[in-house]
Amino acid sequence: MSGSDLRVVLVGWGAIGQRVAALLAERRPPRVVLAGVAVRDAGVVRPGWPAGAARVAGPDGLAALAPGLVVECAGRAAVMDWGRAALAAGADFAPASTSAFTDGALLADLAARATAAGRQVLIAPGALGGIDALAAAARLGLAEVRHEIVKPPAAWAGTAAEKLCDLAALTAPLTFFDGTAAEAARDFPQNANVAMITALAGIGPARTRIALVADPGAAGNAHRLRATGDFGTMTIALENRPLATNPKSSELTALALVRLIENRAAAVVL
Ligand SMILES: NC(=O)C1=CN([C@@H]2O[C@H](COP(=O)(O)OP(=O)(O)OC[C@H]3O[C@@H](n4cnc5c(N)ncnc54)[C@H](OP(=O)(O)O)[C@@H]3O)[C@@H](O)[C@H]2O)C=CC1
Ligand SMILES: O=C([O-])CC(=O)C(=O)O
Repeated sequence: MSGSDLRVVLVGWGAIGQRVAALLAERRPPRVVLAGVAVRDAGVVRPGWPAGAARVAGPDGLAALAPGLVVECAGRAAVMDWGRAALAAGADFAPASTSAFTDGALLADLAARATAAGRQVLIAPGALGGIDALAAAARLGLAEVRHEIVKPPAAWAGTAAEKLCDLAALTAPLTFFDGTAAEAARDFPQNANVAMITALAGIGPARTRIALVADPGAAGNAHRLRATGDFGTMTIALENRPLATNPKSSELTALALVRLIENRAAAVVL
């Protein structure tokens, strides 16, 4: 370990946190050190705990680890406190639970703190692709952005979808929600964080249209993005494999975070 190493702290040891840690252990990217993982119950024995990583019990314990990057993969409720603590500790902050930004004041608050600290809030593309193209196209002006999220009924279990349809009785794809990104991210915090990423990269939460679909024939989590504007037209289609331990979350989300972490320490960024 050297003074120029990127010291990373993960917040959350669930499906994404464990996958990110496993991929980092496998890939051993140069200059990246997993310094700690924040869990709510530090007393629980956790198989697969990364060698050398400290258990962080709460945001107050963050600064002692001298982090350079704090990656949140815990849940919407964790974003404010951990974001503030990360920036106060002199780290960049990368939240996965971007549905937290349906509260526009929260993003503004973190942005102001980042500016004051000379750090950054880094939003990875998550389960999505094409965000680089969408964000670039937005600089010229976008007319329309539509994002369809298609998941098997099991991935919508335990969410507000249960109030809108009978998931167990579906025999064909059903669009149970069609609305704005602001509404989708507000009402589906476990499944529609990407709606806010699309919105922030493109034409904002009020103008971005989101469709949520339960499809009994779906093998994984599909994202279909279509945007039109002065740049031309974009159509992105992803068929994501879900994470083994959480069918709501796509493998690509963990991979996008690993890419973000590695890029912060890399000589060449792709
Ligand atoms: N940006 C994107 O594209 C995507 C974002 N996500 C989001 O990423 C987040 C993580 O997803 P995933 O790993 O699949 O979810 P999981 O439910 O599998 O894991 C979340 C973990 O975070 C822990 N946790 C919750 N709150 C805290 C806290 N305050 N401090 C420390 N740990 C905490 C939970 O532990 P316990 O409850 O046991 O204490 C749990 O182990 C979710 O908000 C999810 O919606 C998911 C997919 C795509
Ligand atoms: O992982 C996915 O496919 C998308 C997801 O859950 C989210 O955005 O919350």
